[in-house]
Amino acid sequence: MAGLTEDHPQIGIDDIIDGSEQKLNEDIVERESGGGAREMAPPAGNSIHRSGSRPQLDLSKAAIQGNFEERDPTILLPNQSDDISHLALDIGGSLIKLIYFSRHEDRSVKDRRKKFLEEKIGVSNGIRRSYPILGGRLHFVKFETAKINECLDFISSKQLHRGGMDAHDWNSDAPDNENAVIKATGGGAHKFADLFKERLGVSIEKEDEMNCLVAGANFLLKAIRHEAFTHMEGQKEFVQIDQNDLFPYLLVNIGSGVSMIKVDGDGKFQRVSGTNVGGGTYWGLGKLLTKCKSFDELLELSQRGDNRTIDMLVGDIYGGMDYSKIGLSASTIASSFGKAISENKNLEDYRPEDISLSLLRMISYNIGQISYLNALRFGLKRIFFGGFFIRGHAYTMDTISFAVHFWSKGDAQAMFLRHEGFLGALGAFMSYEKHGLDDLMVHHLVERFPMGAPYTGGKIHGPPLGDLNEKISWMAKFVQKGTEITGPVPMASPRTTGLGGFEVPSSKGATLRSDASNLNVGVLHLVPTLEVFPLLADPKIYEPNTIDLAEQGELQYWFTVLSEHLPDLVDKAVASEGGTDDAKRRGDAFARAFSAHLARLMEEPAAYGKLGLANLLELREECLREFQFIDAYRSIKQRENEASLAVLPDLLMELDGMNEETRLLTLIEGVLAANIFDWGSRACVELYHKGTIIEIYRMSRNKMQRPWRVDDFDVFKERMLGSGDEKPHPHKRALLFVDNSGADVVLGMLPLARELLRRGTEVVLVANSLPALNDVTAMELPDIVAEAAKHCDILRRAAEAGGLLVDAMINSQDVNKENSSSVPLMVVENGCGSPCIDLRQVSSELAAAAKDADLVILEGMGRALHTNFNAQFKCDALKLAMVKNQRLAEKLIKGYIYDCVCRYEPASS
Ligand SMILES: CC(C)(COP(=O)(O)O)[C@@H](O)C(=O)NCCC(=O)O
Ligand SMILES: [Mn+2]
Repeated sequence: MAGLTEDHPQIGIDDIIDGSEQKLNEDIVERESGGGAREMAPPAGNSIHRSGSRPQLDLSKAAIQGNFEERDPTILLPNQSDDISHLALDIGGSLIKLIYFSRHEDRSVKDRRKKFLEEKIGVSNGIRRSYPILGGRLHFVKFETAKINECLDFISSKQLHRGGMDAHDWNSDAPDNENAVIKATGGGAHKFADLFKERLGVSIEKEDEMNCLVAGANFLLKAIRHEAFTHMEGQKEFVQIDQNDLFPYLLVNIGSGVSMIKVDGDGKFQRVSGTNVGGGTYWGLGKLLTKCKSFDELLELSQRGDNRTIDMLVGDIYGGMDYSKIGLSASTIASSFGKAISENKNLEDYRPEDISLSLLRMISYNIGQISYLNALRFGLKRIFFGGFFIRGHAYTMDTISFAVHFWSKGDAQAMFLRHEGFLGALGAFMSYEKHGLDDLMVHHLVERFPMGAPYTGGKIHGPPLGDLNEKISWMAKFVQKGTEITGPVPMASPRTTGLGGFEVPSSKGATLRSDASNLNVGVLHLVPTLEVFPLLADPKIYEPNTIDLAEQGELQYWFTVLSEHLPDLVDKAVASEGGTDDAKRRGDAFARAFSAHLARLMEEPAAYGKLGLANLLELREECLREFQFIDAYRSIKQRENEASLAVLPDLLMELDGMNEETRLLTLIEGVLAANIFDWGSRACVELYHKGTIIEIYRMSRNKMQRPWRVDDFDVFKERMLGSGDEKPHPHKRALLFVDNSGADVVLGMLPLARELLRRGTEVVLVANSLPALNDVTAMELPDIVAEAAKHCDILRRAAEAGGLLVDAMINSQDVNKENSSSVPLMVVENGCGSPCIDLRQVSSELAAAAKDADLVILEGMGRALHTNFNAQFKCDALKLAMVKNQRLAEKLIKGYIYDCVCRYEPASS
């Protein structure tokens, strides 16, 4: 029996739960981007390379496809055979967990700007790594084992077994490759091998379940930032795992039985113990005692249970008193089911709810206790619990945590994994040789909200969502039917009674969501070119978000702001695509999808890891892109750029007539004043109805009055101009994180850049890789700079030296000679498409540009307030923004809307 011998790994709980009785996952629940199928690039090359039965990536003649600087370059493997599988499965008794990889489309072009940067600052994306990571996405999908045909249809429709063929080609005549192999673990890997061969023509290569569990857990703990969390009295808290201090740990996999595995490193582990009292025991006994039909029904019952009616408590023995001498409170369970001995009752006299809860507590405490004892035995401080017994159930996690805490007297900590259900499948995926995943670092992986329809927890009938049209139709149906957006178990306030345990579960709610654990994983974007911004003072303590959304009322407030902004955004988005019927349909679907995401996050803010405002704002942009709105503010940006460029010459002339000191102040005022052009702020958008861009800009400048609410200008001025006769050395290189198009960049940041250039400082304009609201992008900036350069010699020479002017780029050798007198003005992309920036994950060209920089200027609310307000840098840092939201002004700077922030912090030593 499971757990009794060390030789036999525990079978998963899925293996003994009768799938046909399972309510869980009645239909396919796909955690993926609905557009995933479109991203499957056609296979490269056609030669076949094999090593035994193991499919391998053939790296010979590997080359970056297209652009070295893009966020996620595809690596072309011209000699790679078509049949490499990017699919792995864990086939349990009730659930099939499937992981597949989709490559990114290569959309970027390697332009002159990028070529120049390569020479000038030595960006070398992609080739830094010696192994073949492919930029792409890891998708997590589940099926009921009883409906294995749906799983096979899914694989077939996406052509996953053929190694990444585009879903559009699913009717293609491409012959099946008889040698194709896919990796799978779990009992079903044996049971269904013939079916896979028959239906898909592929062989299943079975991987050891225990190996897979450990490989999957190691990968998750090393590569996903918010993977592990503690769960105490209803409170979920993410734990930052130090990659270099992960081992050893105890992995407790709670399936039907329980395995306890001491993990010492990659591939280094030992199953040290186990127990036969596990998930199977709960389900088996529960089924007999309560007549429940499914595991989840049983779990749901426990939500409404009161185990005191059946458990014998210390207080029952001691006349309602604590046994404080040995540290036991009256509410401690002295004997699970103990009351049943003395009471003259039959089974029917007990409520099934109470029985279920009593059972759940008995088993969870027992597992927690044995786990702790094993941790103690091997001196392990950390215990990670996984397996489908837990399935995101708050009370189960609480009881296990309580037991570990209780028995260890707070010395050991129980932790849980968000991808708990996918450990085996991930491990099987990892077992493909040379995919390069094992060396991925946290900053190479971006977890994003799943954008396909099923993320809402709805049920899908028929084939999985393939293209945009299907996705749109699904969104329409989803709302028409009024399908409830399923949420997790709501948390009740904790009711702990001190030593010994809870009187009643602290994490109880009315209903248990049947797919509780399903909704807690997103899509993993693998972006091997992302890097940690090298100028962060201490990346380990860096937290991008300034406001904690967990604080009372914060999430609700931002939820309302974003919801209210939605109709206007949809109008803009639809107009940006010509206002066609197709655009309207997409706009409608976008609004529904985004609202559904918001609703989901209101219920379970930590659904995809720790939630910050930056994630919410990025979600909106990602969602727009998902419905193919590439740049909703395109025409607004163009119009504002043109209007601002027209008045730039006058502004420059005005500035040139000033002395150094007045000019510097006017420049900073100019940046702050021009930051008013923000189409993401409701208050500002209302302002725009009241005048032309130039009128608003003038009004904003006229209102600039020092002291600003945060005003470090004098310290900054001293660093720039010195005091007395002493002239400070100019900064060598400044990185200017620009914000909005139009006046913001043209009349604010460019003149500031010009001042720095004039003083001999190289300037790097850092802009978004992808559009977000009216933010200017790195693609758009060279044209803007070129226009501005027509009116200004300083900008022209610097832009030529920085490779931004096309004419000068024709012969780059001439450029270097002719412009040796000027420091360069360059443009780099930041690696993101959001109004905020998380400096733990920036483009490699930005990381390369940062190496020689000694000044960072962050501009705008998104980049300097919502994120990075408290960020510390190794170099001098200036944060400039106008606060365009009353609540933020009150909270952050105890001020008012339209107050300004000029925060200067010299290099932290
Ligand atoms: C989205 C933004 C961060 C963009 O601001 P920016 O970085 O352009 O200064 C900002 O407009 C914002 O926080 N808007 C929502 C709040 C509001 O409408 O008041
Ligand atoms: Mn902006």
